[in-house]
Amino acid sequence: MGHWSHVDCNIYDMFCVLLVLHVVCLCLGIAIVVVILSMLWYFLQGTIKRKGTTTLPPGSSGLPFLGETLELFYASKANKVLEDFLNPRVAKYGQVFKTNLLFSPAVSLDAPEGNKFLFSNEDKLVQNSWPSSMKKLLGCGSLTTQTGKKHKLARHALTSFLGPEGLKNFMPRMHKITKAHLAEFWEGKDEIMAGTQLKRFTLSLAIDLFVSKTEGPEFHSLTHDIRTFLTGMVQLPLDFPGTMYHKARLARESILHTFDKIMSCRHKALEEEEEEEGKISTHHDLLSALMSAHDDRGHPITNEEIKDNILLVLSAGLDSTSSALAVVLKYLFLNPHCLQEVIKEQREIEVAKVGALLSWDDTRKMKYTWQVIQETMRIQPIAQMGNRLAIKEFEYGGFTIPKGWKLFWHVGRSHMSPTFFPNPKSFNPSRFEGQGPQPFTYVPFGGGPHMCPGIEFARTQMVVFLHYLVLNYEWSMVDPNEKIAMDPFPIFQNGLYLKIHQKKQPKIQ
Ligand code: HEM
Repeated sequence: MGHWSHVDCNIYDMFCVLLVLHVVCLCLGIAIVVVILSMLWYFLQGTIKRKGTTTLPPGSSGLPFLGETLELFYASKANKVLEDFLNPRVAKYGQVFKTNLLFSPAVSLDAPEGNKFLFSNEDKLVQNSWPSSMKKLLGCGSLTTQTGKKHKLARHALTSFLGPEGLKNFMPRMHKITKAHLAEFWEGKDEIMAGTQLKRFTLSLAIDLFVSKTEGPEFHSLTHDIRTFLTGMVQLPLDFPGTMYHKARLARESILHTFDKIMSCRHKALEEEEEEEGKISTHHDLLSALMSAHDDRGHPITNEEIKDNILLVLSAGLDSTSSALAVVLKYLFLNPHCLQEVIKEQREIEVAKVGALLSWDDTRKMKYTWQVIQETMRIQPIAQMGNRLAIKEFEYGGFTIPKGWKLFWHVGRSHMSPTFFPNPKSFNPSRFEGQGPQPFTYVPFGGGPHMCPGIEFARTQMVVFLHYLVLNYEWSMVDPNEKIAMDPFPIFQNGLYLKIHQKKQPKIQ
């Protein structure tokens, strides 16, 4: 027995050694092939001479495949894109420079000229472009992954809901949700984690206004799935069980399933309403706006497109707005004279409306409050950057931009320039008075056909929230030096703890 088991053992050992050798050889082989391919790719990138080529912009392609993605990633995480990524390269290569980001050769454009160029050449020279990992999450039916006519139709339907005309109908619901949020999560508290609470606020408002859910199993599964989705959206696109990206993909399926259930009930309800002639629809929300949208030949938007677009606005509109609000609270706390101006403006509006609900027109009178928000987004851009794809070769700034290259624009690129914003480090909301900044120097919401369709929605939501907040509460930051990281929107590293104190007078209706 002992003898045979010894022989077995030897054979087994040899088998293991051979297996390990095989695996090592295989890995080495793969590594060598990868290195050779990378070198070839890198070489081609830097030296390719195309027919009649003039000059590529100066710059570095960085590491094979990864390019300078990691440098940008770390600078972005640390909220230092300008200081750590852009400025050193601009100093070395000039305003327009070549780089390599997200596995693609790319050019970083100057501002404001580059912004103007990109925003005015959509579908002519450039197109909005998303990596395939992001498309998998957002879906092919979402307008941001579409181009041309399809993009226009869905965008028109969205803006009819998110723009002034649509929003006017939703003011009462916006008040209700805002006041209910403050009553539940701020009232009677000494200290709160504002970052988390503001996310909760924008999420519940969106689920109500987009699909009319304020409670129940569908509301709860949506709130849970949307958070998982948003977290996974900004992770490395590693798609296997356990990764955040994979969880986001599953969350997408679950969200679409919930939308399906809501839509089938909505179809039934709409049919019943149609039968009862003259009855006004009880479902004023984004879902019904999209379900009743048609193109110029009378074709409706498909169910897939409706679901993908609602998911898109949820992904684009929640953390961006809550994050902007959090940073506004910081700057108001650090600039008490601005806070006093905001309070004065809000009191005047409150007195003038004598107990009635804020109207859309009232929100447009909140000019100084809006300037505070604008100045906040100048000093601390909310969305950091965007990119477009060159759909043909063209010249820009004396350089050749090859077809297939990406073009990056950075929101904050001109925000700290003393040429466009004198004394750029000082927090001065009044700089937005009158004409405001020069065109294309201030682009927190992007520009051109892909410009953020949620501006009015974000603005209204923020000023309504600030109205109730500044009239009812005082706050101070537990750590006024708390750092901000980007993920992908600004987040306070410890969640922005605020000490809050409820004012005795006046009590807002
Ligand atoms: C402070 C808040 C917000 C900021 C700073 C912001 C910023 C931006 C930026 C920079 C873009 C890219 C524009 C471009 O590529 O030219 C964008 C796109 C978009 N945003 Fe916003 N956004 C905010 C809030 C919202 C809200 C509240 C919604 C919806 C409810 C929304 C929906 C969208 C959509 C759907 C797109 C894609 C548009 C397209 O591709 O055509 N955003 N946003």
